[in-house]
Amino acid sequence: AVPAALRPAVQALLFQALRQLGRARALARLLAQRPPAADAQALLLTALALAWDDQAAPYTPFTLVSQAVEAAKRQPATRAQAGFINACLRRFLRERDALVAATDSDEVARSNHPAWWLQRLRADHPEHWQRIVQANNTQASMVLRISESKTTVAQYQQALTAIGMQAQTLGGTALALRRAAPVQELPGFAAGWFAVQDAAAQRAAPLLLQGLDRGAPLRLLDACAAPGGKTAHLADWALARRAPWTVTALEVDARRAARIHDNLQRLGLQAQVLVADAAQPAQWWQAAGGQPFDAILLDAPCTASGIVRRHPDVRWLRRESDIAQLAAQQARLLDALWPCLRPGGRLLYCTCSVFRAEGQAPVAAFLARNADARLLPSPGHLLPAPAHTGGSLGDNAEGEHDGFFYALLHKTAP
Ligand SMILES: C[S@@+](CC[C@H](N)C(=O)[O-])C[C@H]1O[C@@H](n2cnc3c(N)ncnc32)[C@H](O)[C@@H]1O
Repeated sequence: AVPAALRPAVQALLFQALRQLGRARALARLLAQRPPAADAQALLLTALALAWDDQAAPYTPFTLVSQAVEAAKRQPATRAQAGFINACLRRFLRERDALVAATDSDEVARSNHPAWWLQRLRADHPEHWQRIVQANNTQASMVLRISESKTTVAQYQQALTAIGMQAQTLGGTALALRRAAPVQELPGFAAGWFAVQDAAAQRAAPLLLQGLDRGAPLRLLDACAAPGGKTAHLADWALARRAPWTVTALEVDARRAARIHDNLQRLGLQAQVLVADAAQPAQWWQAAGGQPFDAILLDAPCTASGIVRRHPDVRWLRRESDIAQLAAQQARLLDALWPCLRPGGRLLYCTCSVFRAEGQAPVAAFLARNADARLLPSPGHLLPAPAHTGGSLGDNAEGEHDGFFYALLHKTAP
């Protein structure tokens, strides 16, 4: 509902507030013993989230407080509580240091992650969990994947330099922009010279396709494809190498599937797109050619716990019970797709999650129940690191990317 011209600014404020919501809730509990109605509470939390740390505040704390009160007065839903919000926030301005100090012992306030999430990160990544939390609260760079079929990373970097933009290579086809920009303002958007894609997501196509026979007419399947970031990468990889491979993309959600077409069209790439449930091959097997695939990418639905830098709402919206439900879907998809792979073929399983329950666990269980499945050398978890630190974390060779999990499975011949 936000007018287009205001969207970037509104989103920036919203994302900053979501990254500080744990702290804001803890402060609000000190200021108001009983929370006000939902809309008023939202304004109170937004003002506290943006104002509590004056080093990071986008406006002076005084401005944020007075604007929150002004906004409360303008909305019928909050008008009656404008005085209450004003009283809470004025007290906050007067006693800020003491109030902030009083919330410092609260781990949820300090980390801005739900308690169950922290517990899981600590158990899953005992050595790295604090860095993951820190990374999750930073703003991720805008990262491009350069279309190898159209240009090279070096040429594209020159094109950026020519318009005064700076970018840093992250390995492979990935370029991180020093400053984010609307895609239309970047060189070659309409001509399909690049796609916006995080560096960890850019690992999928090379992991699946490296070493395949470039002369053979191979059949590739992207089983959970929308919006088509990885489908496009698979097709671009093949085109750039003149490999006569065909790509089929499956997506269960018709609206999301439309975005695959849009992306392929802009990037000048070909793939067959089918709207179907990948876990029910009877629905799509014939339409997809009725022949086993040589390589399958399963980018399974997951909690998205690896991409909270880019989607700061995820941690607050997820419930811990979602994990078991998603893990069941992941197992169902693996089981249904395995028979669609030819013996000797490979399947790359991935999720944008840092939880082991959506990575190592489903893969280990799958290997245990399928004697013809073997794990090839795989990255496992790529863990997110804070941007621009140049630091590396475990197997996080490139330093700046989302959290992902990759396991490459080989199907042995009978
Ligand atoms: C993680 S996203 C895929 C992102 C995509 N691979 C990319 O790189 O742009 C998972 C997608 O799987 C779809 N999906 C979920 N369950 C599915 C199923 N049973 N069959 C096909 N698609 C499914 C979701 O609608 C969602 O679009």
